[in-house]
Amino acid sequence: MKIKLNTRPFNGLHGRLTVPGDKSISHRGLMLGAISSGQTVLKHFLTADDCLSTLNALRSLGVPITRQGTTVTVTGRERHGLTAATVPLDMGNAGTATRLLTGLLAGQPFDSTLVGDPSLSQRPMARVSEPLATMGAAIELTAGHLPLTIHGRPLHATNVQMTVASAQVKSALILAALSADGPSTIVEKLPTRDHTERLLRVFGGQLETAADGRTITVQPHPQLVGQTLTVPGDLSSAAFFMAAASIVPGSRIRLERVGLNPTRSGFLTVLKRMGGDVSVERLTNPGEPLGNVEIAFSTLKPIRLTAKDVPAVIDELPLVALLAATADGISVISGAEELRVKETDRIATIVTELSKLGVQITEQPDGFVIDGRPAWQLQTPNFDSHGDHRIGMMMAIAALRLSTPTTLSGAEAINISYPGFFADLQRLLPSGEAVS
Ligand SMILES: O=C(O)C1=C[C@@H](OP(=O)(O)O)[C@@H](O)[C@H](O)C1
Ligand SMILES: C=C(OP(=O)(O)O)C(=O)O
Repeated sequence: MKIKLNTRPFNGLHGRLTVPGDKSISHRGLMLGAISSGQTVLKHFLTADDCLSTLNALRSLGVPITRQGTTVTVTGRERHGLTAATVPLDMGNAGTATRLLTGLLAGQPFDSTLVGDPSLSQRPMARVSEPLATMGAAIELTAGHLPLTIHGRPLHATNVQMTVASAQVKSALILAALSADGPSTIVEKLPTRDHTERLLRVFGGQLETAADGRTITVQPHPQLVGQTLTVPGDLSSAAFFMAAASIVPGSRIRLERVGLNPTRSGFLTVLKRMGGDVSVERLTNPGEPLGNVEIAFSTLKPIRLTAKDVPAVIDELPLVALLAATADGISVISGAEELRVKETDRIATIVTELSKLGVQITEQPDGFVIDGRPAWQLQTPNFDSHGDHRIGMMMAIAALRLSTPTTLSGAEAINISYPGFFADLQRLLPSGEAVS
C-alpha cells in the first residue's frame, strides 16, 4: 500500500499522547500467563500483528484467551497443561514470539512446528536452537531457519555463555530453564532488555541477576500465579514522536506512561547526548519503570555509538540515524551488526532510504557513518518501508521536515507494531493537516 505522507507542519508537533502498550512486554505477559495458574489480565496490551501472532499460537496450544479492546484475559494452564497444536504455529513476522516460544516449548512433552512469513523465514534461528541444545533440547531447523520443529523432551540444567547480545535468546533460555532438572546459569555477551526477568519475578518465579548485570541464575519448577498488569507504553513507539519533536522546528510534546526500563531506554540517553530537549517525570509502578516524557525541538549534535551502547537502543537505531542526518557533522554508529538480521537488513534499508533525502550516509559492516546537515537536498520523494515497520515509520517522520510532498510504499508493514501510528501522529499535528 502506497500512501501520501504529511509534510512539514507549520508550527511543529504539539499536544500529549499515550502510545500503545509495549510489544516485548505484551508477548511475555501472554506467555507467562499461559504457564501460570489462574487468570492473567493484561491491560493496555498491544493489539498489533506481532502480539496477535503470540496470542493465536497460545490459543492453538490449548490456552483460552479472550480480548476486549486492549484488555486480554488469559486462563493459565500451568506449565504442564499446554497441549500439542494440530497445525503448525504461524508466527507471522514476529522474531520475539518465535524465539521465546521455542524456549517455552522445548521442555513440553509434545512436538511443535513453527512457521513464519518470508521475512521471518530468513532470520537466524540457530542462535536459539544451539544454546537450547546444551539443555538436551531437540530442535530441527531448515538450513538454520524456519520452519522449525521442536521435539519436546525433558531438559537438563545448563551453564551457558551466550555468543550474541540478544534478549530473545536469553529469554528463550530462561523459559526453557523453568522445566530443567536443576538451576541454570545464563551469561550474556552484553546486558540486554530484562523484561522476562522482571515479569517472571512478578508471576512468582525465582531468578537472580548477578552484580555484573549479565549473569542470570534460574530456579526450575516455580509455582507461577496469574497477575493483573497494565502494560507500559512502548518506548520504541514513543521514540518516533520523540524524534519528530526533536527535529521539527517549533515542536513541544508530552508522551505519557511510557516504559523507561533502563535496559531499554538508550534512545533517551542518546537524544540527551545529542543535545535534545528532554525532561522525564518518573512515576511509581511495580515491576517496570515508567514515566511521562516531554520533548521539544532543539538543534542536535552528532554522536558516536559503539557495541556497548547498542542493546539498549537496538530498535531505535533507524531513528538515531535520522537524528544524526539533521545534526551538522559526522556521526558514527558501530557494533550494530545485529541490525542486519532484523525484519530487513536495517543497515542496508536505512542507507537506501536516508540517501533519498540527500543525506551522506556510508554503509559499514557493523553500522554506518553519517555526514549530517540541517538542510537536506531531497533526491527521491518516494520512500519505501521494504516491508519493515520501523523503516516505514522512520521515513514518515523524516517527511515531517520536508515541504515537498512524499509517498511511502509498503505502509501496511506498520501494523506489525503500531496499527494506530498515523492516527496518533495526527493528534500531534495542527488540525487540518491530514494524512491522505
Ligand atoms: O526480546 C525482545 O522483546 C526483543 C529483543 C530485541 O531483539 P534481539 O534479542 O534479537 O536483539 C529487539 O530487537 C526486538 O525488537 C525485541
Ligand atoms: C526486531 C523487532 O522485532 P522482532 O525481532 O520481534 O521481529 C522490532 O520490533 O524492531
